[in-house]
Amino acid sequence: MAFGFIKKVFSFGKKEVEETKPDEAETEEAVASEESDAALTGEKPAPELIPEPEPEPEPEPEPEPEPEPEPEPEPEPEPEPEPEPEPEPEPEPKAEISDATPAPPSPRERGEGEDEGQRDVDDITPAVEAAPTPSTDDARPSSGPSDHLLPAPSTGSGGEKEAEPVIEVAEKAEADEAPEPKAEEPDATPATPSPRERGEGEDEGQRGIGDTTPVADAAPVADAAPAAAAGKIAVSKAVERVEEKAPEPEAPQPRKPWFQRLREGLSRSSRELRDSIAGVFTKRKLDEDTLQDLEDVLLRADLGLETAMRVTDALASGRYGKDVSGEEVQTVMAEEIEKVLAPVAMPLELDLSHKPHVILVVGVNGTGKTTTIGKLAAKLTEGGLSVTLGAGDTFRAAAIEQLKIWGERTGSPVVSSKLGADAAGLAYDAYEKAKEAGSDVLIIDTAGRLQNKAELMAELEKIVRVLGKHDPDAPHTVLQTVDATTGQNALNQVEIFRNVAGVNGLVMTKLDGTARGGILVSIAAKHKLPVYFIGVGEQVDDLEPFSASDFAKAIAGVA
Ligand SMILES: Nc1nc2c(ncn2[C@@H]2O[C@H](COP(=O)(O)OP(=O)(O)OP(=O)(O)O)[C@@H](O)[C@H]2O)c(=O)[nH]1
Repeated sequence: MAFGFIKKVFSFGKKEVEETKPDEAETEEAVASEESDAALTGEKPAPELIPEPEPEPEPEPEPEPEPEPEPEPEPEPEPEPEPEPEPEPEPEPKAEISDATPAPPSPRERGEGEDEGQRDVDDITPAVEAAPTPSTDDARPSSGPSDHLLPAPSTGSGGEKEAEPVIEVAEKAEADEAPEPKAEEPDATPATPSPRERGEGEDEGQRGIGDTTPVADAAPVADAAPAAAAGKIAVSKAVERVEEKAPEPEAPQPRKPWFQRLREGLSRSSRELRDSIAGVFTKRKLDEDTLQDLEDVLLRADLGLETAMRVTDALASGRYGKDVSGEEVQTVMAEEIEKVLAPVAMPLELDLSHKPHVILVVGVNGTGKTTTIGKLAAKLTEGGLSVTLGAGDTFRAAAIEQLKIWGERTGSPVVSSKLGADAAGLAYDAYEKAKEAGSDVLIIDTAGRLQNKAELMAELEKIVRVLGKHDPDAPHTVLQTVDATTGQNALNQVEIFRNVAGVNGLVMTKLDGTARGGILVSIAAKHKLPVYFIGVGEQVDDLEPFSASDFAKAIAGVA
């Protein structure tokens, strides 16, 4: 694979989320409630109250009476009633507050804040549909493009452009709530200081143990009890904490070389072939019967008629009438398979004069589209390309979530929409966002509901049409994932998606553990479509460029 392109490296960072003004709203609300209290208490015209405070100075004369009843301390209680005037002055502040009548908007403001919060969340999800970047941008001031974009996992890298759309739902929710507590924190001291309290509590607990141990042997037991709850203690001469052994970290398994993994993945396919071939050629000369038997074996292995005949012809041309070993047949088979595969084993080329280069990924549900997109995004981003992902499989919530996870893992923004939203609208929006973000590549996931072919066809056609509005050549690559375990059915799937979506490249998935790896040879021979990658596992690095030679040797069981 050659990713020798000029590219931009994006630093994905978090963006501040627009917030309402909860502080004012709440203080005003408080004011409003006090007002209503005042109303209930009764009207007290400010002027009347103002003079009343004058008696306040009375407390000064208070001391006077004290000296009079010098002998009797009793008079002290008398002055107590004096505080009565104190409550009266209270209305003063009320009057002041009432001046600040702007209180009424408080409830409204709150309402607005909540609405905005909800709008944000809704925007993220519905996003696309009609106009590409509708309300989202309006809702946010200097947000710019990437409202629906996922933040790079490696946050904090500084860049502000990449927002946190997908996660944003959660993050925004947090962000919206965050300011409120901040405003309340000072008043609601009990809420925020909780961590401190905890700290104090812990200290106390420790102090308790420390204090008790020296005092008596019995006492500590009770005090130590809470500590025991937190961990194990041993009671011998003294009470001692038992250090719990941390579970031994799993020894990192060294990753096997790719060819070894490929061979192991295809071992079921190759073993069955080898055993069957050995059964055909044990103590038999190469004649018509053995050639026919061999052909049957190769067909059962899903290699296809064309390849089967190539192998039998190649064997017959030099060895007819002679003894032939199973190993010889395997070698000839590997050579012929490689010849069939070589023309389709091509690297995926991206034309970065299109920015973004759009890769539309299609295929039947469960064939590994989303996983392949994640693996591919990892490859591209590792190669220094910036990638945007479009969650076009709007029919499965899990597919959207899965793509978001891959987005986080690869630091690729993910454009998503509500479940059931128009996939073409999502594709349109995703292109726009990728463009705004300056992404080199946009990879769009799709639903593969083959059970409703007409609907699927309409949807894929619409996606292609809509992308063409942005760039007449988009999508530039239409990649189909083909599940190797489906055997012969895979041939039909390629036929359908090729016609419906204009597939121009394949990724063969799940070649690990299947006995039907030969189907790749059949597909190559029949459709002659480039096979860019093969998948031999669910891990991020289980996607490799397709090598005709490696695959042929692995499936033929030749070293
Ligand atoms: N063993 C193995 N499993 C794979 C491979 N590729 C994908 N899978 C698994 O296949 C399952 C389906 O993969 P997805 O990526 O969800 O397939 P999809 O086509 O996106 O499916 P939908 O979202 O239903 O359309 C998941 O459990 C993947 O982990 C592979 O190469 N080998």
